[in-house]
Amino acid sequence: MDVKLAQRLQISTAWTDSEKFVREHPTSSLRFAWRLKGKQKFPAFVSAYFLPARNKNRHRSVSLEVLCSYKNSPASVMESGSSHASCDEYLILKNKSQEVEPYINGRCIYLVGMMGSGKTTVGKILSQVLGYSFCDCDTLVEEEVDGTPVAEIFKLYGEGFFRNKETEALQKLSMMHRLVVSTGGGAVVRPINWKYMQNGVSVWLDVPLEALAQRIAAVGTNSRPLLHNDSGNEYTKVFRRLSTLLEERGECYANANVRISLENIAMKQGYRDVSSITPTAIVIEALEQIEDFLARGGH
Ligand SMILES: Nc1ncnc2c1ncn2[C@@H]1O[C@H](COP(=O)(O)OP(=O)(O)OP(=O)(O)O)[C@@H](O)[C@H]1O
Ligand SMILES: O=C(O)C1=C[C@@H](O)[C@@H](O)[C@H](O)C1
Repeated sequence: MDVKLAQRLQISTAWTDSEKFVREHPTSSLRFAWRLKGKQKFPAFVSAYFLPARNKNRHRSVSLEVLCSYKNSPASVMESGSSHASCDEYLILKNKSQEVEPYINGRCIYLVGMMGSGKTTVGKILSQVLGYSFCDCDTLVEEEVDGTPVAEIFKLYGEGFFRNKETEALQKLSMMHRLVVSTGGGAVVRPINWKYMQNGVSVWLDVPLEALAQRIAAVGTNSRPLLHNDSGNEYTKVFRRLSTLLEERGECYANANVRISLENIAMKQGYRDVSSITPTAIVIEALEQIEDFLARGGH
């Protein structure tokens, strides 16, 4: 199912009505349809079926079907499929972002956290929902060095050179608005970088080491130069290296305006470990905490 289409549906008011319907009639299914207007070159009707059952993650399934008709020709199915994304989560996400927007007021959001903490994954969703642009600081540095990958920059010019470029990139970003920035995992160690981030809201994604090591071991360490040169199996060597880095940096991450602890989210949601937490749930928590921080007078 086309995700963009699904997202467009989720922000429609018809969706909200259907939520009410599902609450009031939990065992029945609902079908509704409406006409897409605006940029579409031909009339298209979208129907959505709510399937009453929820899966084990409490996600309600939705079947979507796009019917397209041109002038008097019979309608034909253009696209159909079912989405198991949680409509509850998407609704909360959309509502939360609208609630937070006046507080954020165009400020940039800087995601900080260890390698593999989800800054890119979470950052992309957060930027979409706020109508912001997404920027990856590592990518910006790579572009500055003629498209050289970070691991190669470390090898050719050393970590000091990379850190200088990273600081320059953050300085440039500090003059911008409406950006969600995924910072490099080590950006927090230089106090000057915090100065560049201070006009925005900094958000620490605090993920337990075991989960970080699992995620990184699953994709390999090629692009992460600070995890090279150790022996042992992939998980063990990543875990060992990450724990040293975290010991060195723990206090630096704690400078962030907001801390999103995956362990706390797991506890709230009744999960035994953090692996069941979806990126959307992390974004919701981040929006809540950003609102709290700004409402308390932060900045
Ligand atoms: N909530 C999550 N649950 C499970 N896996 C996740 C979650 N968030 C991210 N991941 C996975 O973890 C890996 C690292 O995520 P991501 O690239 O977003 O992290 P990052 O903080 O940007 O990492 P880096 O700083 O090293 O680039 C990816 O493979 C991603 O799919
Ligand atoms: O944790 C770190 O120090 C790093 C994380 C990556 O995002 C890159 O910025 C680089 O590999 C260094």
